[in-house]
Amino acid sequence: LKQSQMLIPTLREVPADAEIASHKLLLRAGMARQLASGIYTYLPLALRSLHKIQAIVREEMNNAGGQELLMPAMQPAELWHQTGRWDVYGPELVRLRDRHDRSFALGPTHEEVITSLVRDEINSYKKLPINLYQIQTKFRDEVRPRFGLIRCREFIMKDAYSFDTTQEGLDRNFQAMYDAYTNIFTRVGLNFRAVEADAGAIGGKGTYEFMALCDIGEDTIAYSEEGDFAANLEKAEVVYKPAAKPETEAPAAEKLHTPGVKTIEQLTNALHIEAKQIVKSLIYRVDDKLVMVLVRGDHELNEIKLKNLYDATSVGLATEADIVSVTGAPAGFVGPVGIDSEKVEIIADNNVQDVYDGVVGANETDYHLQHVAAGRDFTVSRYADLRNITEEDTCPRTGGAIKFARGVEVGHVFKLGTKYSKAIGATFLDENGRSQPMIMGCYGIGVSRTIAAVIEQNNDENGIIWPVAVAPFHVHVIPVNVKVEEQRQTSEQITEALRKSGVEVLFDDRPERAGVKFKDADLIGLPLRITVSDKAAEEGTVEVRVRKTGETVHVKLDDITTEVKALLARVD
Ligand SMILES: O=C(C[C@@H]1CCCCN1)Cn1cnc2cc(Cl)c(F)cc2c1=O
Ligand SMILES: [Mg+2]
Repeated sequence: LKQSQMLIPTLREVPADAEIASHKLLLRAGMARQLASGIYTYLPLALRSLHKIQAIVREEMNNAGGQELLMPAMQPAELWHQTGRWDVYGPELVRLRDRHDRSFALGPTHEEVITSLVRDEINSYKKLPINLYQIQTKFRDEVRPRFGLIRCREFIMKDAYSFDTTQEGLDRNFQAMYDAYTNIFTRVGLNFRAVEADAGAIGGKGTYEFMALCDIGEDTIAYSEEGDFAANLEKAEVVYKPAAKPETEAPAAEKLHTPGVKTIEQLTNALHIEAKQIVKSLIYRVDDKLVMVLVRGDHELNEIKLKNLYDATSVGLATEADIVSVTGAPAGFVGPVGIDSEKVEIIADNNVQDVYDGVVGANETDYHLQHVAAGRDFTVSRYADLRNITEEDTCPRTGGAIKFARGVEVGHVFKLGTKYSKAIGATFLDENGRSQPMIMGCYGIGVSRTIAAVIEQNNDENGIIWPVAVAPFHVHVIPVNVKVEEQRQTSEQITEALRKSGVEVLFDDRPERAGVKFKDADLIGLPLRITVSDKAAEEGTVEVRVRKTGETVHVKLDDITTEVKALLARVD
């Protein structure tokens, strides 16, 4: 294709609000343009990459037994009432009314739709299992869209849904999807890890997120270098190792006047103690009840673990008023000693039980208690794993060291069970003619987000460095001076020869200075760049440059096709 005729509006400067590499480069390389916050146009170059990613997704999904269909974006509210989700989701769910004043949602996901379709069309075990998927635009009115295509309000997702008659069947489908995802992200060229994840509001258990490793990722991954343990920090379980009881018991707890000393930092400085000797008492509202959660001063409460402990719908810090009402003191001076467990349940992270000489709030403004011992001075209704794992903890699988990484979630696989099939009424008649709810799984890939993740992982100060499999084109052909007839002709011949051999070429036929064209080529980042200069006429050679390594080879015109294909085969 001739670049002079293509819409590739490259930019020299970066729009101020683009913070991360992939966002900057999508704009600068003329691949995307924002229509509104979190809403983007994919320009021709981006669409070519998108189509290649989708082709890989389709191949692997079809190999895994998936059947592609396409569902509507407009979803009747009734379906969301049947699953109770119409009222669960807030402004993130895009709602509209049609001309008859009927309520609809713009689909953020399609469990309700697909389950109602399968309910109506399949009712015998003989027609199961089935795995249906689509690649479609999703709508989620994110409160803070950011990072270009990483977090949009309108985005492209591949979402698949499996329906089985048995748990073993679901396990098989789940494994098939897990393997397909591994193939997809490997072929796309992403550096990714599958991590144990929390199922969140969708429910079910045994869910994995596929994380593209990159520093701007919103998710934190805990992993061990030995073995294959990797988990989203939300989920990573902490192995509790009881500490040795000290020989001597702490002296009786006593009050300390600590005016204005509220935070862990202030307490450690004022009392010359370590954070681990302090017990944080956090008052949380879990659904409609108040709970005091105790966590050691050097640890972080994990709200997802708290939520899962109560199987709650919502969890959040209590208001100042709530805190005063249950403890008599404001935040910063709150503690478990003397609390009426009728008014507020006290739970604690496992490590709190080993606090034998600790500091807690005295439930009185400007006072703390020291020499407090768990069990002696306060009781806890239950101990549980409620904190984030740290690099001091050991791997729950291998006992090895724990490391952290950041990641962008590009895939998510769930075992749903019968939550949706029961709510929507997708049942099947089993061998004995008994009606049973189908057993479901659901599986998502953020296709448009994957483009951004690939760019995030493959760029340098000059621009994008496309992996071959998803590059918009394979080769950039650039005459140093397109006004020199020899150079233009040679460029066109090369372009045609390569095209005939299945190599996709972007021919920069613009009457621009060489420097401008080379800068744009580095920005757009195709795997190979062929420069046609007077050498073509003089020596019959052209220069082939590998974008990723900078490696440059001088190739005879007759060998260009074989050389280019050989380079493309080994460049990634
Ligand atoms: O989407 C899933 C689960 C899986 C992911 C893979 C493909 C199938 N769905 C979870 N989820 C996330 N955000 C949502 C946002 C809104 Cl506004 C909503 F109404 C529903 C959901 C919602 O259900
Ligand atoms: Mg997630």
